[in-house]
Amino acid sequence: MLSTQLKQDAEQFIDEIYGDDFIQGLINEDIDHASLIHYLQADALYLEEFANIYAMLISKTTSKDMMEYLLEEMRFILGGEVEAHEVLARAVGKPYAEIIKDGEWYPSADHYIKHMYYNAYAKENIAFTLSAMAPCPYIYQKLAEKAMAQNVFQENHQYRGWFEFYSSNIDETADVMFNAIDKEAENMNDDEIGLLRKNFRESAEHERRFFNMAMTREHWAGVDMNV
Ligand SMILES: Cc1ncc(CO)c(N)n1
Repeated sequence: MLSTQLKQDAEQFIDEIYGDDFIQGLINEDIDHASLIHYLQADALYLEEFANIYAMLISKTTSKDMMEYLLEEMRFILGGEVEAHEVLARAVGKPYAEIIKDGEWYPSADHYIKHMYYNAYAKENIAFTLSAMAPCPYIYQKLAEKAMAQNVFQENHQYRGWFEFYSSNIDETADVMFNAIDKEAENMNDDEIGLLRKNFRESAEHERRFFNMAMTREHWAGVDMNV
């Protein structure tokens, strides 16, 4: 099945992201607060747009089951995932709302979400958008499972809750996306399947860039808007 290949393609990115400074910084509790703030600002905006894309897909699907799934996932993103953000905000020591109020679309986050929007607008079949969205829940779930398997997080570990959240709340999300992609791929030609794989792989790399963007506190080059 295509999803088996997609999960294989993700392995390289999961290992690289796991070894990068952001995840290692959470595991070792030595990530700087400025990076956590940058990540939370970007991720709060990212999740809002992710929910909007779910809404777009609701209007494009004819499957009642898929509609139900997309609605449930919107509710989760808009209400549930903030629990993981609150873990990071507690470590920073500032109210979550205060941290994210000055957020903006940093370059790598901007590129990632537009990769999803492009597929949602340009492609009728929702599998093309789902293939660009699937690395989001899948890679976070695998990163968290790997961290929980390879480390003993003491009760008072500042980021234990973040890893626990992603290792136990989103496995269903990815599975439904992969099942939908496999079902649609049965009626696709090699070029279309190649595009599903390319969309997925690019989003897996976007995931890595998103975490690394926080470590470099990536911003757009300043442009003097007063000229
Ligand atoms: C960028 C990004 N990818 C995946 C997740 C998991 O939902 C998240 N919160 N943010």
